[in-house]
Amino acid sequence: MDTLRIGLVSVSDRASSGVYQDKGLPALEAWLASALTTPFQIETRLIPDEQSIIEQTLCELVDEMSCHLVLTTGGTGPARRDVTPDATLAVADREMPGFGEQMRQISLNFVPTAILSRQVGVIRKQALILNLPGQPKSIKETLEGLKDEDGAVKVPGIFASVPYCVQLLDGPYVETDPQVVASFRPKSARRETLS
Ligand SMILES: Nc1ncnc2c1ncn2[C@@H]1O[C@H](COP(=O)(O)OP(=O)(O)OP(=O)(O)O)[C@@H](O)[C@H]1O
Ligand SMILES: Nc1nc2c(c(=O)[nH]1)N[C@H]1C(S)=C(S)[C@@H](COP(=O)(O)O)O[C@H]1N2
Repeated sequence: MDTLRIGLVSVSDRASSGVYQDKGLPALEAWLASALTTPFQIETRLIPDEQSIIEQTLCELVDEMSCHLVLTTGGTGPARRDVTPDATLAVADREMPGFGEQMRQISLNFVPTAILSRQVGVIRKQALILNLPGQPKSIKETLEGLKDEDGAVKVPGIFASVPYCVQLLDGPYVETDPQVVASFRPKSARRETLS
């Protein structure tokens, strides 16, 4: 069985040039380690907000490293150098508009400026590529969603739909810790796994 391969891309002029320490990649890695119960491998990249470099990086992770999932963080806003969604769309085979729509919905529960993110979800070949905002805390917020004080889900995070999407793209069977994020797939697509 193929191991899940995940590409993580932090897009930040200042973190990539050493003005501040990158918190995007560690936040992504920590969240995935808490959420995934199936084994996975990670490829990380820290790059500046340059459209050609973002496009090249996404293509390398999907075409050469054979990633099933690529998560980007940063560069989704309206500023001139925020070009991550543009680069993502430029290398996309198909758009998955639900991911961007749902992430903005979720984020509105955390910040009124959520609508400023132009984040998109797309498919390139076998891979699902998702843009997350640059604020490191937005990684957990959008992937995991919003819970009340008792841990009950108020707004489901987008990662709930990622395992089934990877499965539909002929990738490995991905499972998550329901305490962090409960993945959903239709009954007909569920497999009994030994744990
Ligand atoms: N990789 C990162 N590591 C730590 N903090 C970050 C990172 N990316 C963004 N941030 C924080 O989130 C804020 C909003 O992110 P945004 O992507 O808009 O960055 P920015 O202002 O365009 O600057 P840069 O691209 O140089 O990080 C930043 O001002 C910074 O405080
Ligand atoms: N969940 C979440 N979404 C968020 C934010 C956040 O802090 N949390 N910040 C917003 C802000 S202030 C901006 S400008 C946009 C774009 O951010 P980016 O350019 O860092 O990608 O994401 C928005 N979405």
